[in-house]
Amino acid sequence: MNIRRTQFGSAVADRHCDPAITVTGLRKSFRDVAVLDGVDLLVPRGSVFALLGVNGAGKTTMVRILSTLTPADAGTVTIAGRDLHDDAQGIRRSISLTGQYAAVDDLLTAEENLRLMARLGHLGRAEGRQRARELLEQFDLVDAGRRRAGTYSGGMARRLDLAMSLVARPEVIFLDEPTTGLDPRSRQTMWDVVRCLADDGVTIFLTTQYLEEADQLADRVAVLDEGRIVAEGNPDELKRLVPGGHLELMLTQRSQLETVAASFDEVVVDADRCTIAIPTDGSIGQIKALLDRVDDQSVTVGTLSLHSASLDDVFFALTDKTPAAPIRNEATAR
Ligand SMILES: Nc1ncnc2c1ncn2[C@@H]1O[C@H](COP(=O)(O)OP(=O)(O)OP(=O)(O)O)[C@@H](O)[C@H]1O
Repeated sequence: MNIRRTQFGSAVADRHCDPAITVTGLRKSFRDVAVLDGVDLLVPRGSVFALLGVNGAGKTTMVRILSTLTPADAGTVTIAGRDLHDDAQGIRRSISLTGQYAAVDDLLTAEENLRLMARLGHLGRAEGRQRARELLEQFDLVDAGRRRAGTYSGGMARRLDLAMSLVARPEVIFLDEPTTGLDPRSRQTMWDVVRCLADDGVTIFLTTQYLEEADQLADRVAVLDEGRIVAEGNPDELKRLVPGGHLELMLTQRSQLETVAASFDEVVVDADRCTIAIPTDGSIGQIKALLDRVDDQSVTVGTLSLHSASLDDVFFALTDKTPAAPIRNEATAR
């Protein structure tokens, strides 16, 4: 599907926002394959930013560059006010990185893991102990705090991993696929943790395969495809990019369905439910015009609801992997 690729009110263009991360013209190739081909991004301080892309799109490469682990070929990066080229050490002190595979020492307890991180972060003994206590509580690991991490479930290990990365109170947290492999309950718990961190003003840059995750957590979402950001915006803005949004009217009289259907080119009628779905881009002007046209038919509408396309629809459309589900159902459309 060919859709408009765009940035909505892009933070890149917003000179007034207070950025935690700015990326300009970032390039990275492995041998002759360009994985990042001129990426521009701006992540406002205290926001949650989600980077989406198919397997191999370059998300981890991006995170590794921003977290100073992999050198870029070209471009500029500023994180927490520090330039990546000039002050990688300063950036390392301001960030944390949590990946798909928990970097927890299985032979140590949660408390010991946390205190080890405190020592590595040059916290004093008393401060380290205090910070470990706080984090065990915040991450719901108090009961398991004195058990070896090797006995933990995947969700607990991931929480401990994130807790460990927070010992030094980073300004910016990179989460590379933080919930991959977790069951739905553990995923929810992790989402709650991320929300709490964002509420505390931490900037979170996450990559994810789960579009629902981006929808739930992110203030802004960017889609990386073939080395470039092909769309960026808040989840609702992105959903308006693709078909799938529709206005559903439930009429009080089945006999009036045909009257409404006749006044639109493309609708889906569900006679059993006495509903009619009319495609819309979700804009106020278009919805108003649609409702005016329905009103002209002098039919009685019981309820109406607005349905957006999902981020899945957006992702499939932008990355050309699978066509977005069409609204038109040949069996029921007129
Ligand atoms: N060190 C490396 N040497 C050569 N190629 C690499 C290296 N690191 C990454 N790549 C390649 O760069 C591309 C992007 O990889 P990357 O891991 O960044 O993608 P991703 O979007 O994180 O994928 P996934 O969702 O599967 O984790 C892939 O084709 C990968 O094989």
